[in-house]
Amino acid sequence: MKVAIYGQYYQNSTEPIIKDIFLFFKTNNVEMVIEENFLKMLYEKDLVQKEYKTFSASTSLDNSFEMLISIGGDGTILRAATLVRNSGVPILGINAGRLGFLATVQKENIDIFLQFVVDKNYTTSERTLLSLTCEPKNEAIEEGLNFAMNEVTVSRKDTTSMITVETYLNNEYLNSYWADGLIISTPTGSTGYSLSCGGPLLTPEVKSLVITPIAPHNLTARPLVIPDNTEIKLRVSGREDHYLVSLDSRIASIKNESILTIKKTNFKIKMVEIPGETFLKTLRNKLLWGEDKRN
Ligand SMILES: NC(=O)c1ccc[n+]([C@@H]2O[C@H](COP(=O)([O-])OP(=O)(O)OC[C@H]3O[C@@H](n4cnc5c(N)ncnc54)[C@H](O)[C@@H]3O)[C@@H](O)[C@H]2O)c1
Ligand SMILES: Nc1ncnc2c1ncn2[C@@H]1O[C@H](COP(=O)(O)OP(=O)(O)OP(=O)(O)O)[C@@H](O)[C@H]1O
Repeated sequence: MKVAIYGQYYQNSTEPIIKDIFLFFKTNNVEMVIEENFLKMLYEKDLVQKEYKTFSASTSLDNSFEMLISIGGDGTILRAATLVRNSGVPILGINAGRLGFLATVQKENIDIFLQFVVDKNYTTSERTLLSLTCEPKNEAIEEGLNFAMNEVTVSRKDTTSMITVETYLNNEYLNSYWADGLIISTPTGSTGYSLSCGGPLLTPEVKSLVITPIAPHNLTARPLVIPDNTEIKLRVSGREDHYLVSLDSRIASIKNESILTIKKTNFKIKMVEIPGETFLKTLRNKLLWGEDKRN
């Protein structure tokens, strides 16, 4: 078995996690291929000494990998999705971060979870992604990386003044949102930024998207759930010449009046689901449902 290992940061708290993972996989004859920048950090900290094969953003993974193991928080998983792209390699997140909504494995019981990996005792949950194209073309939106797992967001830039987001669904006019911005969220992203702006929660397999305005000044503008095969077009205007568009954690500056087209990608990202660690359990644990002492 061969697995890819990825992390964005090194902190002292990384040491026990890395030691656990490396020892476990070595004992179980699992080959580890490590993302090149992460391996550099591990060498610098003298955490590993042996030579390892590496991969990078430019050398795409293929289906000879059982999975990619992401060590970090949700931000690291979002970045891992840009390494996995359309390869079909599933992602398992080990939470070395804070919330770890997508990174389901807690660092305290890594061995138990890795045993499920070695035994191939896991399922995968397929996540819908969104693609973004801009007319005229914008160089900051990199070809091959123009997709988001959580959401595509447009928002105001260098101003406190609101933007107007003219929105079309399958070429039919929907609304001109006058707001700080607009979020187009996948089911995965529904527990992220969209949630903070009053959007509904969607379970990962729901075939829908959510359009959630950010602080709209029209008080009747509410989050809208639409089928995930809808093509969404946005045209933004405002006092400044430019506004921001973000794809998960990545951001670009776009000239007003450009046309943004957002639609479902023709590939999905697979997230590893370890037995017992379901989305519903994560909802209860991470959103602290049931903490109210009255029930
Ligand atoms: N006001 C907000 O809630 C807000 C604002 C900006 C971005 N975000 C989210 O942050 C993501 C980018 O992550 P980052 O690490 O670069 O930013 P960050 O460092 O600001 O962290 C954002 C927080 O959102 C959580 N998060 C990310 N994706 C999630 C998901 N699908 N479900 C539940 N929680 C999730 C992370 O655990 C983290 O605690 C964006 O895709 C967006 O969803 C949220
Ligand atoms: N490889 C790692 N080792 C140790 N700590 C890490 C590692 N990666 C991330 N962290 C810790 O987690 C924090 C957040 O990481 P990351 O950006 O991946 O997640 P996030 O988007 O902020 O989400 P979360 O709230 O789930 O942590 C980092 O600032 C750091 O404290």
